[in-house]
Amino acid sequence: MPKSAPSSAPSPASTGTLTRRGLMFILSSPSGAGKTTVSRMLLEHDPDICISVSCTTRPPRPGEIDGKDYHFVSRAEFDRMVADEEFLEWAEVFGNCYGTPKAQVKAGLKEGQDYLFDIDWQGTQQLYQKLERDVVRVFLLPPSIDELRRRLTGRGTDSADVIAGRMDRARSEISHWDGYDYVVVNDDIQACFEKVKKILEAERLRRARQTGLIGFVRELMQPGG
Ligand SMILES: Nc1nc2c(ncn2[C@@H]2O[C@H](COP(=O)(O)OP(=O)(O)O)[C@@H](O)[C@H]2O)c(=O)[nH]1
Ligand SMILES: Nc1ncnc2c1ncn2[C@@H]1O[C@H](COP(=O)(O)OP(=O)(O)O)[C@@H](O)[C@H]1O
Repeated sequence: MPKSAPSSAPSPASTGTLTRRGLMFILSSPSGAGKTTVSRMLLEHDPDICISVSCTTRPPRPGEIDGKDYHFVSRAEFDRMVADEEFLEWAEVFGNCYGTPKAQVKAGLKEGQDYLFDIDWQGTQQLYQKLERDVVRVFLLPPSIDELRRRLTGRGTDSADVIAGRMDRARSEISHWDGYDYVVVNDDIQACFEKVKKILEAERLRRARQTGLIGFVRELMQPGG
């Protein structure tokens, strides 16, 4: 029988103490493989993670909301933010600029807030170089190149030219899969989501993140407690 905690030791959950720093959960994939879909499912089902809303110079797609899907900014405003070092990372993708605003994420992590990032491999590398211990990198693969093309076409948000560009780029994006900690094939969306959710749950329990538990564990180990 495992020893139960001494009744005098308050559990971290019961005291509401912060048990760990927040983590940075990165989802990347070639365009059309499903990272926006999986991100939305995670945000819907997990109240403890929120999305880092990126800035972009790309125009909004139908249905996208400024401030929710992206902060849509002009190129001049983006350049100013780069010059003023307001981004944690930024990159050019498909001829548009994308960047992760710094302020909110840095403050939130300290308070134990987990963040989800839908960013590309360039941004992932930059975040890993800066904040390695907080970062979890997940890469989604499509089940096949044909299915990727079907999804991009079926989404109905891009012209044939743009789709052709995204397909061209998909191969080079896939080549960066070895820069990630986890790789999940998005065949069945529900199965893919369950796997991603399990990765997040396991990463939250990493001992190295749970620095706030040190006091609690010491108390549990006290002789005669
Ligand atoms: N580095 C970086 N990449 C981003 C950021 N926001 C979005 N992206 C990536 O930019 C690429 C294009 O995004 P988008 O235009 O929304 O099209 P999508 O590929 O269909 O999701 C995707 O690979 C996104 O993950 C960001 O803040 N930084
Ligand atoms: N497992 C899946 N099976 C079938 N269609 C999918 C699956 N995952 C995503 N899709 C669809 O494929 C299209 C592209 O997905 P999306 O999440 O926008 O990709 P990304 O954000 O990686 O560009 C969307 O129309 C989405 O509904």
